[in-house]
Amino acid sequence: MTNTASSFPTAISVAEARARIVALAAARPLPAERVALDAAYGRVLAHDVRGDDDVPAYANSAMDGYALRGADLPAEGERTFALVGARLAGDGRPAAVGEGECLRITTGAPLPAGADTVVIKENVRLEGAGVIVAAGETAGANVRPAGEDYRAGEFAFAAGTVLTPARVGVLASFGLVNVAVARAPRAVVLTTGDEVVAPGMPLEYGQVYNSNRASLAGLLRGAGAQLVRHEHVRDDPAALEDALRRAARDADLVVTSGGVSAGEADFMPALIARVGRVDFWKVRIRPGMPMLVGEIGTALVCALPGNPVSGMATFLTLVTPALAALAGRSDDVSPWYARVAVPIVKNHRRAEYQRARRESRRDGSVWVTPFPRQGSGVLRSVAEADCLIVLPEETASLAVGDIVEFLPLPGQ
Ligand SMILES: Nc1nc2c(c(=O)[nH]1)N[C@H]1C(S)=C(S)[C@@H](COP(=O)(O)OP(=O)(O)OC[C@H]3O[C@@H](n4cnc5c(N)ncnc54)[C@H](O)[C@@H]3O)O[C@H]1N2
Ligand code: MOO
Repeated sequence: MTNTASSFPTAISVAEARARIVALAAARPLPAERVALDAAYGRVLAHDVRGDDDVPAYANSAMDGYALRGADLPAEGERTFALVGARLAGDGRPAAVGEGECLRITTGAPLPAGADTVVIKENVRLEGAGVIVAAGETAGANVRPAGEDYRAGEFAFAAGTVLTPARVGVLASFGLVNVAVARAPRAVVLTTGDEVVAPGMPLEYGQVYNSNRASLAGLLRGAGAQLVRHEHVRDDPAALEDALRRAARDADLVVTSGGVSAGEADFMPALIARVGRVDFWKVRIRPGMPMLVGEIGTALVCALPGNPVSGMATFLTLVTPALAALAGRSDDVSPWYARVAVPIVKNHRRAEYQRARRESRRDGSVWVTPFPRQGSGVLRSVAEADCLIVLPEETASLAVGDIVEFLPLPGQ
């Protein structure tokens, strides 16, 4: 459906909204910057990464024991090897073993020339300068070949990969001290509403504490964005317009909360249309139907509904993919599925994201139970949930055991 008066689509499907917001984000890719590895966790690789050299760079022992030639191991009975030296990890001086010889070695030390096998120290008997090995050992055992982890020049990670602790560890194992990542998306949050007051202030009758500021800050951080600033703006068109213009100058993404619906003080749609461009307004989603997406200058603007649950649900379903696209992040978007543990009835034609808890049973099946109170002001429903179950537009009811898609909540 298109709003002819202002020529932007309205009441669009979640899939269309996601495609539109991702396209807007992907059209404004963030520049790369180099960061030290310690600052790289959670960041998004700007380039493909390959290691220059083998990791490990040399064949080494996987255990504390004796390095020898596998061909010398006894097929039956015992054999005594002549101990020709010792090598600790870090000792790179030349060393070799010949036929019938062995060298004491610790975990991580380079294998001496000639050796291809390590017998662990628990499995040998020492007699004078002799090391006695019984039959039953395996040639080639307990050795980590050069390049076992990564071969020289081997592809490691693609641009768009999120750097987890293990991936940062791999970069360090390549000897890198810094890495090129996408600049973290800069976000400004504007909460609105004359009834909304900051925690710490006295609460008058008719007022509510600002919970959206806290929830949105956490969601932004969890999605890899940097919160540049938060402002609370009163329901005054001039103040809102000024705040929107300033936010758009300082941010890649402006997230607003409230004032986007049909009330007399819901100024956001007209203001965004005036200072920028509205890409769409209203999505066939519950909660969060009045969400609006647009652009002001170079910034992407997501105007979220003020209801705390609606703001969080639209953030998770639509803003999170936009942040991923801004950073060029290649997320694994394969859906998760579970069975519903209780019957569900849906009496509207929007897609619904119900707050739920999941439980995995011994038979390997996963079950989800929606929170009993799904009101868009019941923040507790998100606080106590660990996933959102996705009820598509066309779904009217589900019986116990029916399969639904679900979205795990981040940071659990
Ligand atoms: N006649 C209609 N009324 C409403 C419609 C509609 O289509 N026609 N849509 C409803 C839906 S759905 C939603 S969702 C809300 C969204 O309204 P707004 O985005 O304009 O949000 P506000 O009216 O400003 O606030 C809604 C609600 O949330 C509380 N709020 C706002 N900001 C905060 C904050 N920072 N922290 C905590 N709570 C906040 C606010 O006090 C209101 O209770 O509109 C429906 N109405
Ligand atoms: O869509 Mo509103 O978010 O139902 O409360």
